[in-house]
Amino acid sequence: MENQVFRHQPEYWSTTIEQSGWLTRDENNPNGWVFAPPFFCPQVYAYIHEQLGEVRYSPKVSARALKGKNQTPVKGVKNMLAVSSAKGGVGKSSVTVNLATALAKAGARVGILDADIYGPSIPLLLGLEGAQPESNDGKTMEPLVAHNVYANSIGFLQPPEEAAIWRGPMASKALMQLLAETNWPDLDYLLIDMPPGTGDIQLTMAQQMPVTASLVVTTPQALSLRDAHKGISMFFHVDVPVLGIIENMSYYVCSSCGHRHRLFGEQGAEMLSQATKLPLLAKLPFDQNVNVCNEKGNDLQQLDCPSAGIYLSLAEQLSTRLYFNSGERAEPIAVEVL
Ligand SMILES: Nc1ncnc2c1ncn2[C@@H]1O[C@H](COP(=O)(O)OP(=O)(O)OP(=O)(O)O)[C@@H](O)[C@H]1O
Repeated sequence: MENQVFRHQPEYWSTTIEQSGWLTRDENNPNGWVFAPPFFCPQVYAYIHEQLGEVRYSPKVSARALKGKNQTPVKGVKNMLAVSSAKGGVGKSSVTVNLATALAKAGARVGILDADIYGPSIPLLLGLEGAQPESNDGKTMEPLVAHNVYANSIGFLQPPEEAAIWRGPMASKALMQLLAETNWPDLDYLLIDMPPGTGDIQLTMAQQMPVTASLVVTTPQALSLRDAHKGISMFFHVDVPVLGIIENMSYYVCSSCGHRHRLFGEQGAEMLSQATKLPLLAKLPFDQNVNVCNEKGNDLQQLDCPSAGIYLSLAEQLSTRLYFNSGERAEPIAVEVL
């Protein structure tokens, strides 16, 4: 990677960014610094640009492949993230799609494997209902693409009204096949929309797939939180790190008075976060924009609404946490303060 040269406010670097551990002095050069940013995200550089004034050019950093605990990695896929919820209907698929488009908007290459074999909703949420993956060699499938996100789903291979009635081992086998027989392009992140629950199927999938880390989606109701706790225990059990908790439909902002109504209770996800020592990564509002985008298969990131912004910062936070949790260092960039 080329050397980067930043001109202004070296004191800002030393006080703020250096504390984060991303910037360290270059032992071989008294004016030199080594910058090892965990981000692939252009927004971060826009921020640095704002803080530091003139920056000669924007560095470009790509996501690293981080070590998963299980199995051999899937060809072309750097990081696989399981999005799970122990309960159905909490918005897991919605979170998967909106997080994927946010990661794509931030500059990452993203795919989705719809592993929710009993209710595959990714085709609908991506506006791809009725589409079918093509095969160039009669053996593997080309993923479908919408909003810069590559996807494959059992839903593309069977009519939507025919819910799969497979038993456990068959279901996980079908899923592994779908994962392995899709010609994924080079991806920074492949998000897996897991089937809801913590039964045998979910356990087998979490064990068999080379998952880097997982995210647990819940709503603030006590029932959902209790089940989310079970889901977290399941991932601990199979040694898949849980990056954090996402609370969906956390509150509703009244369009007339702007008041935040907590429809399903308060502080539940915070308590789960404390009990499990996992970070609460985002509180997503109940938002009609999200629902309409989902139903029409539109990209939420095309709208100028608070939910789109929350998803974008979730995407950035997630890539950072993945990096720090992995214990890996990004490729360093030499920086010379003039
Ligand atoms: N934040 C939100 N605001 C408004 N509507 C939402 C929000 N999140 C999800 N929804 C809506 O809630 C419904 C259920 O969402 P979704 O299908 O993503 O849940 P799920 O947990 O994946 O369900 P299942 O377990 O059945 O697969 C959908 O109609 C979706 O559009």
